[in-house]
Amino acid sequence: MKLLSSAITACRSYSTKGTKCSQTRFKNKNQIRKYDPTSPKSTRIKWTDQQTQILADISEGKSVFITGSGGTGKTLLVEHIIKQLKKIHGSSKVAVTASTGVAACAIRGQTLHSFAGIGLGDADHQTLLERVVSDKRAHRRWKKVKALVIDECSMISPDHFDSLEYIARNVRDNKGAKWGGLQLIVSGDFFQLPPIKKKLCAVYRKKKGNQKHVNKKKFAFEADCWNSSFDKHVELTTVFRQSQANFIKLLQGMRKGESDMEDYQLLEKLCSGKEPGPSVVRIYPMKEDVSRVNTKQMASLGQKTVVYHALDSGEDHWKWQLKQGIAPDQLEICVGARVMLIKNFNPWQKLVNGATGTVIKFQKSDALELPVVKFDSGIERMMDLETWVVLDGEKAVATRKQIPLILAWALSIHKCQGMTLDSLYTDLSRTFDFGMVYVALSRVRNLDGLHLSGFKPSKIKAHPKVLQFYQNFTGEHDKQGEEQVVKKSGSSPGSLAGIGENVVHKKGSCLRNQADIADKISIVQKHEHAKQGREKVVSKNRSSPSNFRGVADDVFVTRKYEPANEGEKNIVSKKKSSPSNLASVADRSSFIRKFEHDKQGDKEVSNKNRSGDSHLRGSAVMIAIVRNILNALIAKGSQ
Ligand SMILES: Nc1ncnc2c1ncn2[C@@H]1O[C@H](COP(=O)(O)OP(=O)(O)OP(=O)(O)O)[C@@H](O)[C@H]1O
Repeated sequence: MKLLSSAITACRSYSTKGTKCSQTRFKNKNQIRKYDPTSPKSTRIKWTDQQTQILADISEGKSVFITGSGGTGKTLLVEHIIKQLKKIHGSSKVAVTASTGVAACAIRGQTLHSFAGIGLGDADHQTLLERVVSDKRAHRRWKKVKALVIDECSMISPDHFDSLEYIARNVRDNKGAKWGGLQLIVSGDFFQLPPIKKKLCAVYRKKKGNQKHVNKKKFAFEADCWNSSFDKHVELTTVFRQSQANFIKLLQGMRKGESDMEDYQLLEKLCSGKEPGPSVVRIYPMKEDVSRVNTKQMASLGQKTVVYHALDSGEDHWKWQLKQGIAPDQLEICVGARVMLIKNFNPWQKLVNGATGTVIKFQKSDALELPVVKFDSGIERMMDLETWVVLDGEKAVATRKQIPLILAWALSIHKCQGMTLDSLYTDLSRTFDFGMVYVALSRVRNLDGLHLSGFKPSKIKAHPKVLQFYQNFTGEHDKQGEEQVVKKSGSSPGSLAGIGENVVHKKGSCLRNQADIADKISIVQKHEHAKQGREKVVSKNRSSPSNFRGVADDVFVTRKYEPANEGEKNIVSKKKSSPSNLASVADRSSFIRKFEHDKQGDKEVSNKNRSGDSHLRGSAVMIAIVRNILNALIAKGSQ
């Protein structure tokens, strides 16, 4: 029913629609290269054996769950898988989705909710099925789709996952089969951010003696249909984002809540006590903090600001989905503002989603005044309007035009999940949910880029259910061609980790010991270039899907020249649209949107989870304390 997608890309996906899947490519008359669906377009990306195997499995029609720690190439691989699936099934039969708008943007897809056509999904399976059946478009979509891709699955609730399977099974012709015979590709890391909508989690209560036990299902892997949904479960183990052995070890330990003394010492070292300069991105768990810091920094510059209002078009009932993406309703910037790119332009120049820089001037272009950004890589570039599109199947039903930047003095943890950043600062004492510290810290490539404060061992925590899930993981781990991180001595022995873990599980379910963890960690050289698939992104794309050409011409920006010290707002509207568009332009100019940086979910995050899971959190704190004491004793003993 309602589909969100990032956009420029829509133009690309439209053009690929017409591209025939040729089996050979001719370099010259004598040279014929076989088309290999598993080969990455970029010569700089070399798939690991494990990634290659996944691509081969997918071309055989298998349903695969792909997991792995941050930076192991899940998203990059998923992007390639999507291309492959589109060649196999035809692009209109591949649904590309993610749990959040921001994650969906990264793979040029739509949110899972919008694809599914189940509204908020806050009802039982049967009601949701009826909702889909009564919505012609959603119904058609479910019947037509042959492959469903879901990225960032850690934020999907088990109930939601089960509902979708129920819908697929009942709507599609292949009723007997799981997911109605759909090929399912699900990717994500459950050690990262958990689902944020509590009400979507199934709560089961059962009496045990006089005590009421609440058994909350929280993660998608707890869905009834989870195991039977996949032919293969694979855990990617080659870390690409980072290359420093001690940093990878630190992150792997954090991810599993198994940090040792060595890691704690390293973290303490990173807490320099000094806040770094404003060029370092601040990461906060709460969106209120993000907007407070960004607003304060803007004000401190005392510069004339320019405001770009998003220009939305399409039917109203589709437009709300534009707000779920990453492009802001309103972008207010000035010379000196720290900004982040939210589109991919040129990976080789590091002009990719997440690249940070500073606005150095505004420049006139076709009667528009556009910001020129000096990126931290040294590249200067004038930023033009870009387009984000909501798709209904293959049809563009709403578009947003906006300058592809957001303010970047501060970002929310939720917004940066999936990003790669050069440097960041975060106050660890403010994190409150499982996976938050890990997600924040795993964004950077090098330890040099990490600036911390407020470190407490208790903040490093992994959800026991997730630990259990990965402990029992029956899928495949890549062992081939990987350099192994050599475990450094001096940390707590594996048996101690075992003690801590038993505290959590109270049933002797020992987790992998430290040495074992270290063995799992593999390193490959640093790869600075960004996600493949985005390499093809053209630097500018003013064109739009044909059915939106009229809209695309209707380039319109409202600027508010606002002298910093005066309250005076001199709103100037500029456009280069045809006169017939004037009425709609007028409508849009009066459509002042709230300056809001974060995606929908962030708000809920702020309200939730302080009380929920407190029993688990309490255990995690206890474990951290026990570990600390034991580690301290060991350290003392070894002196
Ligand atoms: N086979 C590969 N060869 C070279 N580089 C790779 C390969 N796979 C991934 N990368 C690079 O590794 C980096 C991280 O990849 P990606 O963002 O896909 O990881 P991820 O597992 O999705 O991370 P996260 O869970 O944090 O979102 C990217 O810069 C990507 O280009």
